[in-house]
Amino acid sequence: MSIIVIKELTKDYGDHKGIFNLSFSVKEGEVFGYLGPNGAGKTTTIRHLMGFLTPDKGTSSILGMDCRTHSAEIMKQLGYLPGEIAFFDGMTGMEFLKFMGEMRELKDTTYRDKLIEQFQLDTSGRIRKMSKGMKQKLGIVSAFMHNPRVLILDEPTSGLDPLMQKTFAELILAEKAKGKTILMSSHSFDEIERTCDRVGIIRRGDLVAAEDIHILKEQRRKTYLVTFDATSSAEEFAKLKCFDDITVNGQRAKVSILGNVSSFVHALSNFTVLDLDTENSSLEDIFMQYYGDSQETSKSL
Ligand SMILES: Nc1ncnc2c1ncn2[C@@H]1O[C@H](COP(=O)(O)OP(=O)(O)OP(=O)(O)O)[C@@H](O)[C@H]1O
Repeated sequence: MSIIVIKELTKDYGDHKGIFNLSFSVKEGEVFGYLGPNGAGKTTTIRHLMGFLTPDKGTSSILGMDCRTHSAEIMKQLGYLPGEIAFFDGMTGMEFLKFMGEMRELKDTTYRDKLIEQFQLDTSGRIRKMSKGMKQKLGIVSAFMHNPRVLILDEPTSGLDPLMQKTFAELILAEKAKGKTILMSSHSFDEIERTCDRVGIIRRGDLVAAEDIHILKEQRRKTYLVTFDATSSAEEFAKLKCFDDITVNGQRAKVSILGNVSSFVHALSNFTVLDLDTENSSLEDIFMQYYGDSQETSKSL
């Protein structure tokens, strides 16, 4: 059963800005990563789902209800983390959570308190004095504390340090295990690959892909920077056929592999390796790798 459904959604801001004929859906219990570079249209899509914007064309619905006309009913079952958090600056963190809890008629605060502890959030200070990361943690607690069935999270890890990013990933996996349906946007493939089942890639307002994460991972090219003990070792290694591409520069080799790395790792074990590093593909690399620069590859689900 599809919980979030977007059909031919269009918001044209002019000058090729906005979103164009977007169609995709998120099934019950699925974690959907909504990936795209700055200005791609992620927030615009999410703002339609929240009922904040009227589309030029198309529709969006959550739990079978139209996002524009039924936003009040949808909100009762929704947790939302905005990209830019505008809180009531004069309140303390706890006053804000209590205020939001009252709006949602939250009686049992056990889960709220567990989240506060999990994210090591000090709720006693005034929001205006909080750092970006602290505000983000407050936003996360507020989005999840009432145990909503559906979560929409706009760049949830922005401002979080690596430890808190890990805590956040654990939270998503725990919520997924409870059967929650989650859509979250991000700039970074690496960030969402641990938690998402499926990924939609948006570029210049067009959905260029919506794929199972395992398929994307298998197709993804990985680059390894290997330092051998000698130039001769690097040259000898380059003669093997356990990679797609290699560039040798003295003792160093840049090795590119598509998919399974096991034969590369196996071959490497016969050499003396002084250093091994990985180079992550940028989002743009991933786009180019999968789809080139063609817009004809666009497809919808
Ligand atoms: N109200 C508006 N009027 C005109 N242009 C807008 C408006 N809102 C957004 N845009 C433009 O639409 C495009 C998509 O913006 P959007 O905020 O949806 O991107 P995004 O993918 O969320 O980017 P980011 O990762 O930077 O948050 C951008 O070029 C943006 O400048």
